[in-house]
Amino acid sequence: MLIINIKGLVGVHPKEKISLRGNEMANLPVLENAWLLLEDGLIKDFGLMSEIPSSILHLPSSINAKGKFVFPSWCDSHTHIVFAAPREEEFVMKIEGKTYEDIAAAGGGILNSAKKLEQATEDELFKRASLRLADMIKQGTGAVEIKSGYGLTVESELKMLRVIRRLKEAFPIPIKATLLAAHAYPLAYKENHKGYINLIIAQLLPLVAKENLADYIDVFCEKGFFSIAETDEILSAAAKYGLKPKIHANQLSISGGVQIGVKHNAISVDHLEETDNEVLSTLAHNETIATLLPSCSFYLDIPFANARGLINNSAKVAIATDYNPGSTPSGNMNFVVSLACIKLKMLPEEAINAATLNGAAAMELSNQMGSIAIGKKANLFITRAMPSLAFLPYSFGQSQIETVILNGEIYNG
Ligand SMILES: N=CN[C@@H](CCC(=O)O)C(=O)O
Ligand SMILES: [Zn+2]
Repeated sequence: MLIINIKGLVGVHPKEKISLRGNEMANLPVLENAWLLLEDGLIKDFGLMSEIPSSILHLPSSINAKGKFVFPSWCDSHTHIVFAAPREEEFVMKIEGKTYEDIAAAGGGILNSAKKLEQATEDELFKRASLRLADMIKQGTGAVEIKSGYGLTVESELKMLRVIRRLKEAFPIPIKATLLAAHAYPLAYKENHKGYINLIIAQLLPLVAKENLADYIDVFCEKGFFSIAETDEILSAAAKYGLKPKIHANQLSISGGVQIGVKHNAISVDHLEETDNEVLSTLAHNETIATLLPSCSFYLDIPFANARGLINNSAKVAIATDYNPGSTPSGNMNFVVSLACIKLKMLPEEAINAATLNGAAAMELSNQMGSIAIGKKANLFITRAMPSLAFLPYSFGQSQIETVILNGEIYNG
């Protein structure tokens, strides 16, 4: 497939650039008036229209992208899209003034999702998650991470991870699976935290490893959920099975999750709605990526993460949706990019880099995804005609995506 007359070919980073930190994030190389050649599912070559070789120009099937931009697909590195049912009743409770913590304490929240998930079959969960994932792909997502964490029993956590495995087989995009059994204490272990942690470590982890069901380990390190010591214990046990951490940290309070994540060489520490100077200095010049989830802040009406502080301290920042039934019932990366600009005060270039190359890095996929480079996967999207790059986040809530291309082919869902 050949795409010609591209107004802006976005994210033409040198191939060896596999993540961006601090000031580098404002640099989003765009090739103006370009062509792009895709072959065997990969990016074969690209260049300026003024220099296009005539052998390429005469290829039979080409897309004319006059006035349009071509982006590398969004890389959504934090989602919980395997769930049994939405929780719109909690949406109404929130409008009436209840907080996320109030709802969780009243048996809602994660435990509510776990109850519903226990009753759903693997097939039902697969069908429901497939619909969500197909919607996300139409909105430009071309790689995704998906967590367990609504099982909270050995059987149901395995059921969730098997659903993710089926999604990996069924969808034409890279998918990473994360074990998040430490998402909440199930009712049966409310007074026996040790017992639940032992169940994760002694029973669940060996089974997950045996079936090779997870790529990463996650813990909700938060007041009222998992403490620093408990997080430490789970991450140490998971390391023995080669599972690297991507953890939930500082969503509702300064939890110590960032420091414990960094201690365990986490791929990413996610959320960070609560950030103090210690968090900033911990992540400064660090390899661990700060993954910010602005649509969670928007939906829960909680503080937005300190993206500027992180960028000024030379941290690596990614953005993701956090799509889940409780805190973020949306998988729209275009909205996340807009919110990153509007609420995190990220420049469009920074937000787009955070949603592509750094998002890919937060899934260890940036050698094949997240930028336009020869040999990378041909997962990308073509916009409608747009006056400029900034028009995409500016026109929030509206999709500017016209054509989605996965593995070098047009995706029609
Ligand atoms: N905070 C933990 N997990 C999810 C919310 C889960 C839920 O409310 O169902 C999150 O990332 O926001
Ligand atoms: Zn989450």
